[in-house]
Amino acid sequence: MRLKRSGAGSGVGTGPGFGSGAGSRALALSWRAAPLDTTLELATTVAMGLIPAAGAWTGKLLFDELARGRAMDPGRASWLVVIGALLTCSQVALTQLNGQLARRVQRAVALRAQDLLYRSVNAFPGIGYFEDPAFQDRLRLAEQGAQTAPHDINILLTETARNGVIITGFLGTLLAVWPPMALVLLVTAVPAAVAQRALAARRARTTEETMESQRRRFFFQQLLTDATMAKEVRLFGLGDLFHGRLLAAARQSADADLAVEGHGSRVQTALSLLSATVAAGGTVVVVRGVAAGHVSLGDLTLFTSAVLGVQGALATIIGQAAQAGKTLRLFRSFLEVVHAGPDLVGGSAPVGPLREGIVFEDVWFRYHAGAPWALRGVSVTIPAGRSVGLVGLNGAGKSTLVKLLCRFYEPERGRILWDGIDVRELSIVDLRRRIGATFQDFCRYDVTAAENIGVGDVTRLDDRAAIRQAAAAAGIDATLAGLRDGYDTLLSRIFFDADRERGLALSGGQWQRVAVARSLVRRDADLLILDEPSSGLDAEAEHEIHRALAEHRRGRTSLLISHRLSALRDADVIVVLEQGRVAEQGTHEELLGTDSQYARLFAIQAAGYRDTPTMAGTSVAPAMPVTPVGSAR
Ligand SMILES: Nc1ncnc2c1ncn2[C@@H]1O[C@H](COP(=O)(O)OP(=O)(O)OP(=O)(O)O)[C@@H](O)[C@H]1O
Repeated sequence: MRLKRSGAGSGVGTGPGFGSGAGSRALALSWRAAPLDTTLELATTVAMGLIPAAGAWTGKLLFDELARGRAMDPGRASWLVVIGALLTCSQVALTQLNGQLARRVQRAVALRAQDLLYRSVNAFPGIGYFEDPAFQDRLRLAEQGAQTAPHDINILLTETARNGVIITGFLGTLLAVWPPMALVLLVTAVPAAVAQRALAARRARTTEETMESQRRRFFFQQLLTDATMAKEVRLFGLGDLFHGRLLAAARQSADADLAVEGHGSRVQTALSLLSATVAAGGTVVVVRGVAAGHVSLGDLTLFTSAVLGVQGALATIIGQAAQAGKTLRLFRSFLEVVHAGPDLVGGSAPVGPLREGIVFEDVWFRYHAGAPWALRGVSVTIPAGRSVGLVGLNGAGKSTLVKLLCRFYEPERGRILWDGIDVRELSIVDLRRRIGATFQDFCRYDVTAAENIGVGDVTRLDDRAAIRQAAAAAGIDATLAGLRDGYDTLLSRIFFDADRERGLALSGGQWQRVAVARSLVRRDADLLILDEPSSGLDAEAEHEIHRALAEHRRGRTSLLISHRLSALRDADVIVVLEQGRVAEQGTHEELLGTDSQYARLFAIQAAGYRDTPTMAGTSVAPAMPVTPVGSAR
């Protein structure tokens, strides 16, 4: 999936897009982040630019005074020395002040850029962008570009101003001593500018090209250090394998960096040689003038200072322009992400309480163009106030259907109707407020037990009674209340709590109950979705949670996915998905009474329970009472 274009000028990649306006946007970002500090930084930089020329003139006057021998005025010479010292002190003070201002501007810009970037990322309604490797690369580049480009453009401007002042000051000197030198210096700046620009573009390309290997390196780094991965990595002896892959990824980007920097040093060496040759040539001419007696020693020192000053100033401007060009290229990624626009379009109509039901009407969906269809013309009704069970083999499309219902993706064809209104017309935020859900791959947050449940409805984050009620319905209240600090216990293996105590860890099944409680804390949700809510629970707990959930779901609209078919038998209607299509639907009894896929699966599970021998040679009782194949309850 590619970033969508959001109107003129927001193209992705190399098109006209943000190319021309990126610099001004970077500057605007800096200006808005810290207007006063940005102005002061510019002012101090310009002031710093005046000092070298003033220092050189003071030096020239001092030399000329000293060259007068016995006719020298000691008072004047002393004053020139004092002025020179004062200029040096001012330069030091201004440099410090300027550095501090630059740091303040950079910090403000970085914060503002992060704010804009993550505000935009957070505003994407769907999840498609996050599953796109190209988007992930662009996001990392955007982070880099946003942090560095405004600062680099600022520096380019201030350095151009400062060095412009230096060049202007020294060009006058050169014109006075040997005019052709001014032209020679300006002409030799052209190849330097071209070479630096090409080098910067090459550096930017390398950064873009190595982004994937850097993400890969980060991924293996995570695998090697993450607490949840440590078990498998150790048991399967994956450490060396992942370590090797980490090194390969690190080597790949390091090699690319090294190659571009090697090229960079060759270019810099050639440019330095060119500068040195030009400076030496000019100085020879002026030395001859000193020998011939029409140039003073003071003029010679002034000339050499001016040549070095102009060359240094030009090199700084060119180098900074190239650096800014590089980071501006990355900054375009920032602009692309910030202006990407929503990955799916939501409407503005408010969402009322569910009165009739939800209808999937011939819905087709695939994860991206070229991927196989995950849903192929699904038509299903979830009547209001009723419970629907969703069954199917792995990969049948059950979770995909749930994700479309939550508006994480857009169907490619067909419609989903909420009380007869196409969900595309409805406000996505409103719609989601009406849904409580436990996903198969639910989150485990490194926060307190209470917050782990409260985040299901942030308006109830501090409502301990509501949180405990949800926990009780999910059968986890007593466990959480009994923790070291009760509901205030930090559930984490990687953070300390406020008392510098290590957080506590829950078991897999306990985490699952917490996740269920999180969906139940939205007491007023119109639709409750439970995708495999009991897969990690022991038999007793599973029975208990399904009983509690059945109670909670009574009279509410719910969609329950489970591979344990016994958990679905109470559903008002059971829908069987097969390879993205609705293969069967009906009540538990209706489906068992036919030669259905459901009846076949149910028979397999029931037989599994009946035939499992125990240590004592008896049979294991099913976790839920199961109905024999073909019989009605
Ligand atoms: N994020 C994704 N990107 C690409 N393809 C996906 C993604 N998620 C699922 N799929 C594919 O879509 C199809 C349906 O997957 P889905 O997760 O909906 O199945 P399911 O019925 O929920 O399976 P299970 O019982 O294993 O949970 C599968 O072929 C799967 O490979």
